[in-house]
Amino acid sequence: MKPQIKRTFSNFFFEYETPRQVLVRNKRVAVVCRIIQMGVLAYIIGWVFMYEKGYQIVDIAISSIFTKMKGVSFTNISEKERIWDAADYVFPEQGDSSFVVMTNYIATVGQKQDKCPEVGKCLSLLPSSLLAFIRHMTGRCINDTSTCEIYSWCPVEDDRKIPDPPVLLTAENYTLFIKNSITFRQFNVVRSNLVESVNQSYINTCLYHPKTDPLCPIFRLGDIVERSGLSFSEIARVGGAIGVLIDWDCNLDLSIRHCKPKYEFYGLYGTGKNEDKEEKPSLGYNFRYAKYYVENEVEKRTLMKVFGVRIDIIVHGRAGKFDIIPTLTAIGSGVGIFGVATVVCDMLLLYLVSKRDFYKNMKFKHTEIEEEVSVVFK
Ligand SMILES: Nc1ncnc2c1ncn2[C@@H]1O[C@H](COP(=O)(O)OP(=O)(O)OP(=O)(O)O)[C@@H](O)[C@H]1O
Repeated sequence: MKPQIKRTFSNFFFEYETPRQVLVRNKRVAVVCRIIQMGVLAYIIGWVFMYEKGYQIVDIAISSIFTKMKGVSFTNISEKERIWDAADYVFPEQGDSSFVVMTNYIATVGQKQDKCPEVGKCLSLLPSSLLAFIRHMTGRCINDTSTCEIYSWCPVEDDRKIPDPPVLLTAENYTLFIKNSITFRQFNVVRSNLVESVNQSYINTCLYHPKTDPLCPIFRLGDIVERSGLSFSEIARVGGAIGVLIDWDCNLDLSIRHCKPKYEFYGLYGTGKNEDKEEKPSLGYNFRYAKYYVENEVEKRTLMKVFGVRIDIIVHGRAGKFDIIPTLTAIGSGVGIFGVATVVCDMLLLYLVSKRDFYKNMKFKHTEIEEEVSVVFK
């Protein structure tokens, strides 16, 4: 091996370089540097580690929800008394995470397929292309009602006046039971909203309250609507939608008992307590359904236009647990941010303080350009 190459190899393996540091005794620059360093340290410890828990890996929950409504209402319409229970007023009845509780309705009883006058606005004023899809006209006009005759389920529903107060205003006192189970696959953890303190006797007597009973899974319908910021009497009359959020934010470095749900309520669609209801183009929420039967060999139906509270239950589940990889990544990025203090203080030292030329001379070691050039061309 040539001596030149040998020397290069031995320099590479047996010599260690370290940057030369300059110790500057300048109070202003030192104070600025320490303040920045303390700010960065506070950010790393306070925000990255304590608040954001940058030392944890995170998993998102998979969840399942089951709901059950309870409560009865009594109505007496045109001398006809009737009791309504959950099987009558919940749609669909399976206990889904999204369902409607009927609070008001317009019933059109004994409809059969026939010819009869249309109700309300004369639809023949609509463009004929649209009309064909809405009503099947017979071509006759009925003078008594000043409307066209149509082939339809007769008598035609008259929904021009929505019952006020709502027929099932007592729906306010219905109770909703929510059962929610979540799993964090990555950590092999399964949790239910019926946590350790929620036992059978507690469920039988409790009612959710954010302060006194935050873990009770039984909610009063009126409370849900009021907590979402909507007005129950108005939402019961024309219908509306409420979002119930079950929020799980679990720190699995602590005991699993601390992994508890938090319930939040949001008015998604409906009229607020102080809102002007006349300004909205499509008020509330409603849908139609029919109950069919046969009478004297004629198929008949009762058509219901249902107004109700639609409840959508949404689950947000997040769990974090210590892991070495995110911890090292957070520390590494923190150390990198420390470099900001050096950059700022160097700029202060070399460009802003009065003795900047002196510090520049101390910091940089100059070489003579002529000398370098002559060495290179020798
Ligand atoms: N909407 C509700 N309001 C108040 N309590 C409820 C409600 N739904 C269920 N519960 C009560 O919660 C407990 C658990 O309900 P779950 O449906 O699991 O059991 P269940 O015995 O089938 O209920 P049910 O009383 O309907 O027969 C029962 O004691 C039940 O009475």
